Amino acid sequence: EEWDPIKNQLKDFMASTDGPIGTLTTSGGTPVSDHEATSTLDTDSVIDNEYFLDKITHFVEEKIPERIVHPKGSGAFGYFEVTHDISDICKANFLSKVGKKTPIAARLSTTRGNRGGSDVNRDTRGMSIKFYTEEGNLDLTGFSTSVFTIKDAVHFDSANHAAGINPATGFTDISTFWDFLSSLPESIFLVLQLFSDLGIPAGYAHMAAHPIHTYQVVNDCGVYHFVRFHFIPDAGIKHLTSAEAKNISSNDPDFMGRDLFTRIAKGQYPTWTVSVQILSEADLKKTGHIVFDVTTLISTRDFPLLPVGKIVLNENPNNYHAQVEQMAFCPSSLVPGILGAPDKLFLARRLAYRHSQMYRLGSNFKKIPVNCPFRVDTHTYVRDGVPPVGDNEKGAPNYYPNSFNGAEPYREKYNSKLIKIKETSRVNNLGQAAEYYEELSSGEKSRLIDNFSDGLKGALPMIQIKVLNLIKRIHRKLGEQLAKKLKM
Ligand code: HEM
Repeated sequence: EEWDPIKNQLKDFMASTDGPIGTLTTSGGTPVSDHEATSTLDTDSVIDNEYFLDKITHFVEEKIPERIVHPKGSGAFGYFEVTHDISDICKANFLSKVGKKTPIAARLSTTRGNRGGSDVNRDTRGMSIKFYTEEGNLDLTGFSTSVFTIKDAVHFDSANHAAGINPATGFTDISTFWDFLSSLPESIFLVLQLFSDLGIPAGYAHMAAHPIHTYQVVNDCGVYHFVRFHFIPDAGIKHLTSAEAKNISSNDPDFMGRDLFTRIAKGQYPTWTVSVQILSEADLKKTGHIVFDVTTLISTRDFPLLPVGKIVLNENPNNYHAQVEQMAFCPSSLVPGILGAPDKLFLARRLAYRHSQMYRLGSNFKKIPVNCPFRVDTHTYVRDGVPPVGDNEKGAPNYYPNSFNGAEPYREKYNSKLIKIKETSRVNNLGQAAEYYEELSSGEKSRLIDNFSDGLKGALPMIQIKVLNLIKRIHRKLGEQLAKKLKM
């Protein structure tokens, strides 16, 4: 029988040890005698048994809040290696020369549902990478679709409420999902991608991911460029059909995570090519600020994908809670040379992630080992708070400015700032949505129509009509075929 690294985890652990790993202790380190370790009918475990108190009071506090979105995910570690030099456009040190390797942490996730849900559903998926660079941590959070649903973060909570459970019944309400999306026509491009084949990858190793935002980068001479990153799986982009996914999901709702873990344990390391689309300031004058719209694509005909490096995942976590559940990606974790994105959605994300992580992990979440910028000596004026506090900067001054040799900012040659952008039109991706549909093969088109009508058939008729009207506006033929399929 083939070795199963997940089934055999404890057996493999046992094989790596010579016997019990040590004497049992309480969390306070006191050795536990065999008398305390056993409890009989007449043992008063509450009053005089620290072993019991330690375990039971900690146990009932084991659960921490799950992420408000992307609650179900799998993590892995590895490295990013530069394969092509783009130091002429971006001064970030981790990109400085071909062959340079930077350790990374990754989390791959579904977007909707709960921590215990299925990861084989039709859903957008996340792929987040934390680059532990020598200039601090850079976090890039990507999506399996090449565009996002909304461009105004004011809709973010509603978008997730509508896709979540009905507040009265507690059940998923398919009508609210479609009602909301069809109220925001710009979201339909993502919806088309979601109901096409790419809505269910055949495993994370076969999934492409896109950090979507157009990032502003700067070189050593203070010159700006604008880039969209893309992570393309070297194993090829592959998908499951709805029927295959339903079948797998009913047997193994952890299929995506299990596949990732197993591949890594067996040395079949998943890899992705990281590419960029690059725009100069002159290009921006021609394209206008539409290239910062997260609901639209930047044409690969005008701005082809240029390879930069490789992502390799070659190490599984050794503790899920410590290393995956506590991972925290912040779009605001950036490094010199990468300024972030100038659009307002990005600005909102800077705030939202940090707040979410403070809520679920505490104010010192960046001191949790998996989130620590471990390649940098950090010196901050941030102090105290809930654990972990680390060494809390020991005796260094806790205020700034000061006269006592506290940490000082470095001098930057150029004062790089995000450019100011302006929206020129409200809905501008409907043409791209239509083009996306046009370019699908006939097989892909018919599966999209099947998946779409499957997804829509449970909604209230008034909502179905609303969706169909929108789809007809985008692509008449697609709308008509959907209507036919739904017998409307
Ligand atoms: C381009 C658009 C976006 C992309 C690609 C994206 C992607 C992701 C991904 C991949 C995760 C999971 C991170 C992980 O694995 O831990 C995530 C989590 C999250 N996202 Fe987004 N997202 C986007 C927009 C937004 C917006 C507009 C908001 C709100 C203003 C938001 C709020 C959050 C929050 C609060 C979390 C949970 C963070 C945590 O607790 O660790 N996202 N997002």
